[in-house]
Amino acid sequence: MLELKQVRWHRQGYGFTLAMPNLIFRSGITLLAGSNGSGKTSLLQLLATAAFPSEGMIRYGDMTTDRHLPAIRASIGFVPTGLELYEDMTCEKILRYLAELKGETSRIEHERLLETFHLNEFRKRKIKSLAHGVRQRIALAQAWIGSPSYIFLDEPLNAMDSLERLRFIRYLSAYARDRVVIVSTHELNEWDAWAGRILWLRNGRPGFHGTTEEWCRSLPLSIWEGAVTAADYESLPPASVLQVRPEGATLSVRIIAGEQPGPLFKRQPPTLEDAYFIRSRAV
Ligand SMILES: Nc1ncnc2c1ncn2[C@@H]1O[C@H](COP(=O)(O)OP(=O)(O)OP(=O)(O)O)[C@@H](O)[C@H]1O
Repeated sequence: MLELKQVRWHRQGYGFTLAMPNLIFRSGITLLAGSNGSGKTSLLQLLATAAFPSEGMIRYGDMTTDRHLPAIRASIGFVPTGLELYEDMTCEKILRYLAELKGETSRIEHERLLETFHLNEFRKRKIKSLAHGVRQRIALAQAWIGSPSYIFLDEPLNAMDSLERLRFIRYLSAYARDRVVIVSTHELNEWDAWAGRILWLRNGRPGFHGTTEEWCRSLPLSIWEGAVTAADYESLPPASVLQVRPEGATLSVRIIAGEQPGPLFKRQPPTLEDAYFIRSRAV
């Protein structure tokens, strides 16, 4: 269990304050959602102990940073965005080196990571010769050294192809059964089947924290789908349209509206992203 108690972090120079009331994260995947600059990366930095709050405290099970920092750090796996890897090392060497830095001296650890993250075929390749998606998998693999209890990932699927994204999400979902995993993402729907909870940040404060089911419930507006002519489409408020695709002579549209926009429109269950648009009133 991970617990935040009245955490505040004033970021000097940018006039930004992250302000978290009491929050508890249990095992499973929690998605961290929010617009650019809402504080997702700032929160992950605090959780990963890369920075410390100005006020309040974070508790990792029975441990707190003032008394147990090395043990807490040993139990954390963190993947920030834009993690730089030593370009001249091979894939195998960097994982062995980082494993040794973390006190994992057995050869088994990095072999396990190469296997788990499908990196075996790249083991002798230098980092600088690898595609961005493969480098990202190495960045992910290093976070799993020592099988940490707390995993914090900042937009982890960046640059990965569709197959690897799905493989990784499945792996993460199984791993999160008895570990706390927090993932920042702008692609909520991709995680729908796998994440249990969402924390939505607005201007450095939680706008919502609860299950994915609760996130999609009690929304002030609804999602509607229906077919319209090209002329009718022009009359729809552009900001309410989420999707449009040709369907024979008409256009099939998915829109946000308070009331049924026309007799041919049917109400649809909102996806995680629909709920995000509705809640943030970005439309
Ligand atoms: N190095 C820094 N020093 C001081 N303040 C910073 C720094 N980096 C970011 N900030 C401030 O913190 C705010 C929150 O940024 P943060 O990167 O945490 O948001 P985010 O939700 O992760 O955004 P994005 O979706 O664009 O990654 C920014 O608007 C900025 O004002």
